[in-house]
Amino acid sequence: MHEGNGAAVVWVVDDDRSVRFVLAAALGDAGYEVSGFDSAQAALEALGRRTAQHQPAPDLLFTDVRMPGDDGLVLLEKLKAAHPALPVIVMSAYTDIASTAGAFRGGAHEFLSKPFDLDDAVALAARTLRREAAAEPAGSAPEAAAADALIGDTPAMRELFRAIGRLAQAPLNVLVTGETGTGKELVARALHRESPRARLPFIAMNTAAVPSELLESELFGHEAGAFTGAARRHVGRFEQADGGTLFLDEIGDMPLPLQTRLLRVLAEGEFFRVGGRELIRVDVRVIAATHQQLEALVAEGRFRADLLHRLDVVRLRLPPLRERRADVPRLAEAFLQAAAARFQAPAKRFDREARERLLAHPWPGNVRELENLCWRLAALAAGDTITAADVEGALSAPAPPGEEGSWEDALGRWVRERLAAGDSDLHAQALERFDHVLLEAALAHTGGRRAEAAARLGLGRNTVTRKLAGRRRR
Ligand SMILES: Nc1ncnc2c1ncn2[C@@H]1O[C@H](COP(=O)(O)OP(=O)(O)OP(=O)(O)O)[C@@H](O)[C@H]1O
Repeated sequence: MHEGNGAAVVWVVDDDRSVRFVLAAALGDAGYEVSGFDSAQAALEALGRRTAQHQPAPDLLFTDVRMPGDDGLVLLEKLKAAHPALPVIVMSAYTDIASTAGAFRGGAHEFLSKPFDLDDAVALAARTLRREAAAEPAGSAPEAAAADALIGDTPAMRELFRAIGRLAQAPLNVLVTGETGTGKELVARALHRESPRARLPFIAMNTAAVPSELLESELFGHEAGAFTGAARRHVGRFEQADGGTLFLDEIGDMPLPLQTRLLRVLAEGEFFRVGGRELIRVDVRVIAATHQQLEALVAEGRFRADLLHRLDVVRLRLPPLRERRADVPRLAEAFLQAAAARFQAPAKRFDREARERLLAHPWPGNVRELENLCWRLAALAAGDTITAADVEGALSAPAPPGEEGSWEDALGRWVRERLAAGDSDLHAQALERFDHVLLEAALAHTGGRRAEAAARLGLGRNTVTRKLAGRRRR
């Protein structure tokens, strides 16, 4: 495989000359035989020439994603078609989950987020070549991606995004752990969205939110007349999720008898609805989440060890926000922008002291607490700039972690704020916002289907259309 002097052949494809140069130089210093190309076409032509001369393909190829002409992912696709064994490392400054998952889906060996540390890149090349030589399956490596719905740029989050990009492709059960409000559901959704199951349903169920006597029928469905109150047949979450992903939140709260049943269904892929005789077969990827220490629950006899093993094929741990404070300003800005878009108003900004105050807070409710705080500030803070005093005020009337307090309380606070600010048409403003919240929530629930949203709100379809149109005019 290796060139005459025995060195492995590594190609670097990047339209950015300086990246090509420094990476090639570092790889050359490490003893590899390196060639650089400024486009996918140039690399493919060179590869064609090598093939014509009966020379083997390179041992490893680094490629950038965004380049004039064919981009790196097209190059990856062409290389994988012609040389499936050639390991390709995709490099990009665009480190969102869609890009990393796209790269892994295309068969990339690894994703390297730019800017990268040259030593890391060389170490990655060495690891990859060793692994190829030993013909081992690919394992884990350095840096990766951010963004999409999931915001974060700290090393812990980049590591997480890389894992999501890779795991989305694998048909494995995943256990997501982390404190409340750290983004476990968002991670489950990202895993689904980037998986081959993306076009099929993502069904979420919070075990702690369903009364325990109803959990079994919620999960597995029931036939009409299966128990008192079961007037009609009910299709359970497992069936709803067939072909897709079932997200079981707060799995630690599942009662033991149901754990036994869940374990059997996971092992066999089939079950009966409650009171049913028809054997139902499903193909479901289960992603479970918990804020509890499941091992401790196992030790206490409250969680089945065998179920834990089945769910915990791969574990993703979400760090609490206080362990990645550097993400706080980024998240806060994003939430203010989301709020502004929702309120159709210009986005407010934090001044420096306000940002410092945010950084100093321990965030027991994690990202959810920060998100709620930002929405409160977007709605309540008087000026366009949010000051440390605004933050202090909002923090000192905190919602308990994971809860917002009652909406009447929030409305009361809002009214007092607006009165203090001198507003005089509060009733109209409040009604408009009230409608807005109802409509947004209902449309979100029905995936944007207006007729269904109207029906669920008990409104006429025309009323909903009128309210939406009125909202857009403003
Ligand atoms: N990295 C992130 N980027 C953007 N938003 C985030 C991030 N993490 C969490 N959020 C937001 O914070 C809120 C809480 O996230 P999520 O519901 O996924 O948390 P969770 O860990 O599942 O919470 P719980 O354990 O209480 O169910 C959501 O509104 C989510 O959109």
